[in-house]
Amino acid sequence: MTRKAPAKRVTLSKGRPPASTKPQASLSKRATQNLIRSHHELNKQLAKVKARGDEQEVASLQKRISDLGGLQSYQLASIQGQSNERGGDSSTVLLEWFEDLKPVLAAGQKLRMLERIDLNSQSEGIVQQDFMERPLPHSETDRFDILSLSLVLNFVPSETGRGDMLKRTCQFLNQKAPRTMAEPLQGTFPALFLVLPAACINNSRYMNEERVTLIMASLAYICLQRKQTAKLIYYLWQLRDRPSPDEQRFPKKEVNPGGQRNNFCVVLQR
Ligand SMILES: C[S@@+](CC[C@H](N)C(=O)[O-])C[C@H]1O[C@@H](n2cnc3c(N)ncnc32)[C@H](O)[C@@H]1O
Repeated sequence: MTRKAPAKRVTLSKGRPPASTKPQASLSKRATQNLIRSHHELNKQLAKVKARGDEQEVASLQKRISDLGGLQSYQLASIQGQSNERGGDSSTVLLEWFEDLKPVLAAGQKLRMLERIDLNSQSEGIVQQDFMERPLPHSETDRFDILSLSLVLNFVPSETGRGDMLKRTCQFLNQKAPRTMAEPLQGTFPALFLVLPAACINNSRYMNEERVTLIMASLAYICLQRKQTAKLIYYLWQLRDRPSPDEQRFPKKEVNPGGQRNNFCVVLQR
């Protein structure tokens, strides 16, 4: 069921549900990785057969996904996969980046943040909603100062679906907001916090730093912050100016050939 996501003004330090709640039953590292890999693989196949309209194969793949424990088991595994001992909660990186802004935020400047939606909410503070189905905002007051896609883009099974998701973020950000903000915040917002497994950018045949920067630039994003750990890559992008639809043509193109690489790809089409 889809409920309307709350549009509350929040400070970043308060009111956020923990992103990494401890899973009840702890899986071994290898079992966690295998489960995540199987889910990714099956979901990719599912997107392909859905596009082909092969209903029998769709039903068979859906059954295999559900036999694995469905979305819930995937989420449990991925939450565990990024738990503190394996890399940490991504929001701590965002808070580090906002350290300099803390005095302004503490002085009362509130940020409107959309980060609490999920296809399958497992926590009371997170609204169950598909971001791609979320009604488009009609006014500035329905838009946000910051969106967070933390390990979400890599979860989207199709390459064009990932491009569509990035494109859609622009419509939810309030570009007029900085005008009413204190000066130090104007150079940061509106912003998109994007977290991906590092391998999606560093070890893919179809993605690299240049490609992601060009894709984001065509959407009018510029990179303000970037941090890489052994497993994850974090970016903070500011939405500036207007997107350039004419430049939004990024088909599947091999930019980094190699047998050992993965196939993560974002396709952006007009
Ligand atoms: C690996 S989990 C990340 C969870 C959390 N964001 C974090 O960083 O801990 C990936 C999540 O992306 C969510 N997701 C993928 N596509 C989505 C969409 N279109 N709308 C809302 N959530 C989506 C899935 O439901 C899944 O729980």
